[in-house]
Amino acid sequence: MSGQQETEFDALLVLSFGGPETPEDVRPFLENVTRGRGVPPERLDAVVEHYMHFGGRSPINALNRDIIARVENELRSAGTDLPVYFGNRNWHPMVEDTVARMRDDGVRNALVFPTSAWGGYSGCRQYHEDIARARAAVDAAPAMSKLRQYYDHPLLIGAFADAIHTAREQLSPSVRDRARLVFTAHSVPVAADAAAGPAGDGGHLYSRQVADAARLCAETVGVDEFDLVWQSRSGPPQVPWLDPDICDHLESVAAAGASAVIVCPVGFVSDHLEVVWDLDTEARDKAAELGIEFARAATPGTDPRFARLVVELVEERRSGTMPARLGREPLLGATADGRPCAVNCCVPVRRPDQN
Ligand SMILES: CC1=C(CCC(=O)O)c2cc3nc(cc4[nH]c(cc5[nH]c(cc1n2)c(C)c5CCC(=O)O)c(CCC(=O)O)c4C)C(CCC(=O)O)=C3C
Ligand SMILES: [Fe+2]
Repeated sequence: MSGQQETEFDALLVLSFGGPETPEDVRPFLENVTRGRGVPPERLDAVVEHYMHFGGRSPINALNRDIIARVENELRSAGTDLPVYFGNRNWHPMVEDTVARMRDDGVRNALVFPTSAWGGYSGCRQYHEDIARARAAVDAAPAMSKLRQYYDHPLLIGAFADAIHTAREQLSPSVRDRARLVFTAHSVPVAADAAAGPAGDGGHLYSRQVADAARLCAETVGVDEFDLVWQSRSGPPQVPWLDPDICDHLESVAAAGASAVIVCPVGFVSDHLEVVWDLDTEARDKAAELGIEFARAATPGTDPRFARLVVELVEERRSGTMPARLGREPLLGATADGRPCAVNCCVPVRRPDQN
């Protein structure tokens, strides 16, 4: 063991999903996202339109750049001078290009912060694959150690809980106390969720972590009854994905007599397109149509606690201290050079429409 060497990190890479920045970027971006993933063309056409509603520009890259600026400040005030880099899976700056630049700058041993808090294929293993692909594409690439999953970090849960309080204040006083609290996260194929986590651990690591995070947020705000729903499903209709969908659920909530909902996007770090379209546009319109008040809790990315969380994860990794956490599900995701967490962990399932 070269324990000493392993803890000497010389850079931090913020690794994210990426999003288009101009209308011309939208199609090629979506082709990158969906290559070989069996997303039907009709769904792609619909998603193109969602991006076009926002001028062909996703907010995600600008939001990630803001997060990076705050992380740099936090690192400076913590007395650490790690340079911070930005790379994406699906759009520029592409992680391959960033890793080449890191190598040119003399980086030898980087930490990687993924903008997903979760286990599962899309939320964890695919980021390992990004790291492995980028390293394979770059001669003499630096070593790269990914930070762990952080779905139940006290700073993350605290930011969501405060956001729920703030959202509640936006509702009319007459409905505020009876508003239904609804948590939402990105749906994934049921088969992918069943395969999430190390073999022998029962699977469903992603949906278990999401449920645990929702429980922790509800407990923190003192709410006993809440719902957990899913959003932004794609894929062909015959393939089952986690449900209920948020819009279908709003119908059930209205039918049960609720007059207001607080929607907390617990599955998302920032206000990217899934949040500003699927929640602030579609779900909000649905609620209006059903005659129920709708308030959406903010995502944690812009909360100062989020940058502190990143720096705490870095410090935790460097010093080898116990993870700061509130929940009860396994925390994985911390591996070197894009290796999976365990053999067959979150192995991608072959979709029936693929060959
Ligand atoms: C679990 C999960 C997260 C959370 C974890 C994390 O944050 O990583 C997430 C985040 C995001 N997903 C995003 C965008 C998209 N996801 C798609 C498609 C898919 N997502 C999936 C899962 C997830 N996705 C899955 C199983 C698919 C099916 C295809 C496949 O198996 O890969 C598609 C294709 C079109 C569509 O069908 O929607 C798009 C455009 C953006 C950027 C938005 C912006 O531009 O602001 C972000 C942050
Ligand atoms: Fe997605």
